[in-house]
Amino acid sequence: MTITTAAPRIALIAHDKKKDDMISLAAEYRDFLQGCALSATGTTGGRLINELGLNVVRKHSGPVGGDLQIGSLLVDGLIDCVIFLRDPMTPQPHEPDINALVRACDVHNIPCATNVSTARLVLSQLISVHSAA
Ligand SMILES: O=C(CO)COP(=O)(O)O
Repeated sequence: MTITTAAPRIALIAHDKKKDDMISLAAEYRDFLQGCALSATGTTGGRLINELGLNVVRKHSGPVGGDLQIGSLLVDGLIDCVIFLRDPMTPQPHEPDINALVRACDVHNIPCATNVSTARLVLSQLISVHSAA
């Protein structure tokens, strides 16, 4: 992954059954995330703002196009990292949008963490790069 010393631009997205995991993860990394430029899909973003006081640019909710909006930012080079806690056990009505976002990450070589373990590795790496800068 390409990492610059500018504040990382991170997109945070979680499906409903993964939202509590996202809140716990973001709470764990809150000090670092406060210094990042955060965007999120609608409901995920609302919880990050209300429960953790993070400054988040909220897009639409995933099922009505939020994943596509995040994908558009990414394609324009405005996202450095995506943390997308997908629910692999529940069919989603907007599966094509989800696939499009993950595909866009691969097309543009943007790190995309789809589970908490990977998200921790990515965030830890970002922290070590930015604390050394
Ligand atoms: O559906 C989502 C991602 O595909 C997430 O959307 P919300 O954050 O609005 O629930």
